[in-house]
Amino acid sequence: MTAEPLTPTEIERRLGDLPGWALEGSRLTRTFRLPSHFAAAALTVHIAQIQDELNHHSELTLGYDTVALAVHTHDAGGAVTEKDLRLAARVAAAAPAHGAA
Ligand SMILES: C[C@H](O)[C@H](O)[C@H]1CNC2=NC(N)=NC(=O)C2=N1
Repeated sequence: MTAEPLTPTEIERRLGDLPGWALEGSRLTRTFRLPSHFAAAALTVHIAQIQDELNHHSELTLGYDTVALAVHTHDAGGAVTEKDLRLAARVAAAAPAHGAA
């Protein structure tokens, strides 16, 4: 799949379908809050599984009861591409089952 940089306007439009996600610099970011540290750790493992499946990987940070992601596409010079939005959508769909808000 080609990874074309998306324009900031297009990214902001698409973020309308991804509540809580933001464009910070040239990365899509999101921080989830979880009911416990163990729930947060479980979410990171679930995200790792999704990332391997998509062959697209965020910077993924486990806190005490938080999980933070920042993602961009190295193959597109560090821009945000369709691959990042696809990963964000998969993570957004998986997170609620872990109690994420
Ligand atoms: C060879 C392989 O496709 C790559 O290195 C993948 C793996 N995961 C990746 N993850 C992210 N975030 N950006 C990439 O460009 C990328 N490239």
